[in-house]
Amino acid sequence: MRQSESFTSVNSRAECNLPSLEGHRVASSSRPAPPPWALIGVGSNGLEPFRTRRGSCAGSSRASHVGSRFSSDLPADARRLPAPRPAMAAADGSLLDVAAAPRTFSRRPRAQAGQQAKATKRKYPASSEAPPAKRKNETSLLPAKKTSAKETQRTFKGNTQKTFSPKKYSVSTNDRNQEEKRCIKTSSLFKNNPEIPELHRPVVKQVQEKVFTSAAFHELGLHPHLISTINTVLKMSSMTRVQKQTIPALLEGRDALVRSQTGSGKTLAYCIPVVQSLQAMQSKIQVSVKCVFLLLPILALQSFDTVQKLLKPFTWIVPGVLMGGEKRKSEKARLRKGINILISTPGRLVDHIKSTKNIHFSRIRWLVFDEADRILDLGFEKDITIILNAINAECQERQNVLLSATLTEGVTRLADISLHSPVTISVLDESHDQFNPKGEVAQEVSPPQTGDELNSFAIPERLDQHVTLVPSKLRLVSLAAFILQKCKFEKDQKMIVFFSSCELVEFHYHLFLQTLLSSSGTPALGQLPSASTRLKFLRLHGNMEQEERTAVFQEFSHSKRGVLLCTDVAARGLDLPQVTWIVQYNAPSSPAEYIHRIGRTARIGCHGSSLLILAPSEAEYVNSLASHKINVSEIKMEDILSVLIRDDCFKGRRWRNQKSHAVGPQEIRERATVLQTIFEDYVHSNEKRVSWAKKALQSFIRAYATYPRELKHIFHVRSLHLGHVAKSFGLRDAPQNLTVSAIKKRKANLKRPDLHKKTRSKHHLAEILRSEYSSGMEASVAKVKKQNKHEEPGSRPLQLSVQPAPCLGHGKKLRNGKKPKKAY
Ligand SMILES: Nc1ncnc2c1ncn2[C@@H]1O[C@H](COP(=O)(O)OP(=O)(O)OP(=O)(O)O)[C@@H](O)[C@H]1O
Repeated sequence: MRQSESFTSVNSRAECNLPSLEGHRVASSSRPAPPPWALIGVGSNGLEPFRTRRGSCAGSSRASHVGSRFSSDLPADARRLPAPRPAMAAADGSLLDVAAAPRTFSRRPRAQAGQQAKATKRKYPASSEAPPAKRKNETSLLPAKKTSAKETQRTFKGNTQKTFSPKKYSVSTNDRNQEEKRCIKTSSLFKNNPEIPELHRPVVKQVQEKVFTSAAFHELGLHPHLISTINTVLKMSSMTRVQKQTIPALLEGRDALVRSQTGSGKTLAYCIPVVQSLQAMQSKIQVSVKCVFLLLPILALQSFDTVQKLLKPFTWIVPGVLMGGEKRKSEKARLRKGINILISTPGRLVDHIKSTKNIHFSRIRWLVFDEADRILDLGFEKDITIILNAINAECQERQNVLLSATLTEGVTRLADISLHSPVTISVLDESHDQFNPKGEVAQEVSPPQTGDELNSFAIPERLDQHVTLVPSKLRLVSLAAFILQKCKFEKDQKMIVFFSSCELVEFHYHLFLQTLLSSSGTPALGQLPSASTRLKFLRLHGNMEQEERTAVFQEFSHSKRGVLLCTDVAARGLDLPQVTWIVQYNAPSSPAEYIHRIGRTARIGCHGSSLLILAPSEAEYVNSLASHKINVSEIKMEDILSVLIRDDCFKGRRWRNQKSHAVGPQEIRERATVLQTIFEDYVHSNEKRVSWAKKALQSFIRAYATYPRELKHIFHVRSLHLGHVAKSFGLRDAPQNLTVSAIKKRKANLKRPDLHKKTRSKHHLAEILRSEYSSGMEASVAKVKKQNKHEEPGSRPLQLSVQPAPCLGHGKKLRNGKKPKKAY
């Protein structure tokens, strides 16, 4: 750990040269002059004063540890603490660290904290004499020691920082302003961070698929109108590999289990044979359902659109979509009129099976599950069981197809009970061709892939994957800098940023909208005057109304640029053209989700890039990815932050008058601090925003607690440094109640080392995910939750127990007497 770091930018809040912030300051100055206790710190370098409410003295803040609170939460009187001793405030050059660092999940003995506080006092007594300009071992003070074990080994490798000498606090009113200027400290972003480890990433050979073949659609013997629609309406001529392998197999009447990389054209691989076979029926088909596509809600409209296009020449075939957001009554009416190709979410279809008389499956010919693994992940097994039973009860013959870019164990079991003598189509790398030189023969496999194959996923060839290691305190500025770099300073960039919860999306969406964007000429409070019109933010998550989601999807689809902030609701299947960057701000909970997220770019042979943002303590995740044959290369955080040099809004006062000078790391850090201060000012501009940020932080921690067991050694709440994480939400301190509840929770967990823990977190995750994909079936979701509540944790079996079809159909039931396994 670097011991003598000190950094001028810690004070650079005051250096922020933004009219908006000046405006803020003017507004503040119209209020009564801040009492002396409200001003902390020292600015021997002549920095402007910065008001802060963190009035408690550094030493006591550290010593009190868990007991320290947001000053805003304190009654007014309580906030009027004695004036902080400048020497203490300057002790480590950082008030943030004072406030934030002690709030880890591990308790710190009071005595020790008290001793250190005293030591601090001894070292820098409140005297009229300025302490030495340089101090040694500044960072060896409390915060680093308080950092969790995991983080203590790591310190941000920074350059030597400048030290601010504390000045004597003046009570003279005349000199107050002058004095305040010298007494201000703002948070330090670059101190007491865990060290960023060297990434020794293993280079693995990624599984690759070639997307296109030279074969044309007309080679398949399709109806000429269908071929011309594909050529002219969809503007496609040659088939992709998955299409070349899947379409003939399905046209032969086979069941199929299809796995091929994201963006390789799986949708058409099943839509084309369905349309071909329906149009070929002798008598024009009647009102009955001929085909059911079971999809995730967000994908239903997209597939409906594709089917509609293919059906242009075959107007008698009627497609219809059932999904949340529409009244059941109108859906029933459409079902009564007749739908031939029914595109539905599992939940919505179950609802109609139970309540709609006019839904019959006696003439069904096809059943397709797209993103089959996700449907199971989301805990829709019961719905799938009901659907399979309802269909099996009525139909004699049909084809079943399961597709995904990531086939998992659960899908193999679903395949086992729903597919009949399936072909397994897995479009892998060249080695596949060596066995199938023509690339035509689909493999007959039962059961499908296991072990290594299920564990490794194909990555689009032209997708560059990156990772960056960023200490928690710097996450927010790093993300913002990356967005600015790509979407403000580069042309026509379209970026998707993944977060782990709806609250996180909402928080960052509003924060960025209010701080990074300036729609009108006059920036509002906290906005950057130079924000470019190139920046455009959208958000998408499961708490939004279906209509709103659709509107956002359409807008982002048609937009040439923009930043979409979203949850995993957008990770699967969405075909958003020309997305250039995928950013994963929160790591996904499984390699499969990683694959689907990054798969929103580099589709159908295009070029794309992805960036995964990890904390230093999460660096091992790179190895976990490598074990699934996923390669990432590192981008240094400093390189991301260096873009701030291109925007003079972030110029520190010290550099303001220097027109041209060599830009060093010091200035980059100062600018990063200016940006962080903009965020903090915005968040702390009123109580509502503070509590909104706290909620987002809470949601982050909740989501963090749901990482599966196999990733817990990398992502564990106990390794989070709450004070530092709070900083990435624009909070100047860690909310105390969070710390306490986390500690309580941990204690409770320690007392209950039973089987329940694992299962509960799994159920919790499934519930979060399910609500993300809610299809407007609140009643049934609530029912599921209620059921789960009454269920003994761990007792929930895999619900895929399918009744036998009376006339055999294609379904199989689980063998009696065999204990059903849990899905995940
Ligand atoms: N033969 C083709 N030629 C050109 N473009 C194609 C072809 N087939 C499909 N596409 C286009 O490729 C894009 C991706 O297709 P699709 O959404 O079906 O991929 P996918 O494999 O289902 O991806 P995911 O696994 O992410 O759901 C779509 O825009 C589609 O129109």
